[in-house]
Amino acid sequence: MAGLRTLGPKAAAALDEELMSSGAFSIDQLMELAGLAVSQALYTLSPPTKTPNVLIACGPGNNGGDGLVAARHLHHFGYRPTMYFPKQGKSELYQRLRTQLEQLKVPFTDDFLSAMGKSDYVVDAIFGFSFSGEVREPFPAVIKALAESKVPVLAVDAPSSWNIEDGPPKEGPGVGYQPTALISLTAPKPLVKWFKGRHFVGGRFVSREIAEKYGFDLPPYQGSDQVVEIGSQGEKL
Ligand SMILES: NC(=O)C1=CN([C@@H]2O[C@H](COP(=O)(O)OP(=O)(O)OC[C@H]3O[C@@H](n4cnc5c(N)ncnc54)[C@H](O)[C@@H]3O)[C@@H](O)[C@H]2O)[C@@H](O)CC1
Ligand SMILES: [K+]
Repeated sequence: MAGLRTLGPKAAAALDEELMSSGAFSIDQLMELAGLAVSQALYTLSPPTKTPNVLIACGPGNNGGDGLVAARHLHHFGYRPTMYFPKQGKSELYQRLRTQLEQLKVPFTDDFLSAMGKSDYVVDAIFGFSFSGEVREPFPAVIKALAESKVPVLAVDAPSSWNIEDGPPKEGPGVGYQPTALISLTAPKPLVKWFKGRHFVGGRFVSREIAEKYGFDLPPYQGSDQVVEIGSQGEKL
């Protein structure tokens, strides 16, 4: 199969806006499906019998929200998630997602490095397609730990600190960061050209008409699956 076409950061933001205006979706709905896809990708990579302890690093935006949703599903799938969520965004949605996890007794930690040492898998839900510039506090040390990690990492939509168009950073804490796996949401972003690990696409909520309008491809989802594995660089099935 020819490579899936990619979706740049401006188009991805415009698509989100369209889905939530004329598309009549709420952000909660999109985030729920995105987070469910993240949890299914992790289950495909490694089930809870093999890697029960999952550390989920969440940033302040919707990428972090996907991580919060994924954590809830992972709990129900039989994993033991731990949350690192040091900078909660203002939207009350993040508080609701956090409360749902607290009610499931999912622990939140401020000490990413210690938690990483006790984890079998890490989910990087720090930054997605709205990341730009240099990584600001408190995330540089976390990104550096991800870059040096011996624990496998699943990145959500983008390896955090990578430029969405131009890929891996040439300086800063993310130098050398190459996660084990990536799940692109809705469509791969241009940075997948530099990604070498296992690559999934998820976020099964877009019509063929919308995909055509924005110039990307719907991946060949099978049955009721929320994710498709497409191999590295969006090149092959
Ligand atoms: N249509 C889709 O595919 C959907 C995408 N969703 C997710 O939403 C993400 C995009 O969410 P957002 O637009 O909220 O943005 P992000 O979550 O990508 O990041 C924005 C946040 O990171 C902060 N930030 C940006 N650059 C930074 C830097 N250099 N240092 C420190 N902090 C920085 C911003 O202040 C902001 O709080 C996607 O990547 C995807 O994960 C889903 O939640 C919903 C549906
Ligand atoms: K990410």
